[in-house]
Amino acid sequence: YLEEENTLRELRIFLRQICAKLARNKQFYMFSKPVDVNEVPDYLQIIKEPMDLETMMTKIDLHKYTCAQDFLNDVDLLCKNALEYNPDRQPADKLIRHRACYLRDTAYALIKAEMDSDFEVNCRTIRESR
Ligand SMILES: CC(=O)c1csc(NC(=O)C2C[NH2+]C2)n1
Repeated sequence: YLEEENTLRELRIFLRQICAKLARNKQFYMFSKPVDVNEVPDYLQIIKEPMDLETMMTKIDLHKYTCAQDFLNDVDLLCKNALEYNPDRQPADKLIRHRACYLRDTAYALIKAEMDSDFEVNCRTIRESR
């Protein structure tokens, strides 16, 4: 349907705004791009499914998200990865864990505040129908 394509286009525009806002926040800079294996050589041995804000922006453009929850699932993955890779009580780990939880909570709050709930219901209906 053309109406469905209009809805998904509106979803992509909305998600780009959310993703850009998160990527602009200096506190989330370590989550803004894929981890550089030259800088963090053991990262890919520990984290099997990396995720970052630049990758999520690319996934929006590739029409990988058909509802806001799909996008939030990647936010959850990004956060879980950070908690798993930084488990220690040392300050550096605690700071990254705190920032990851703050990013996740901010993403959920932004979407809840700025998205019509029936718009998301409409997107889920389209997702189920495909
Ligand atoms: C993206 C992410 O979770 C990440 C990037 S570097 C890092 N952690 C460290 O560099 C050390 C602090 N204890 C390990 N975590």
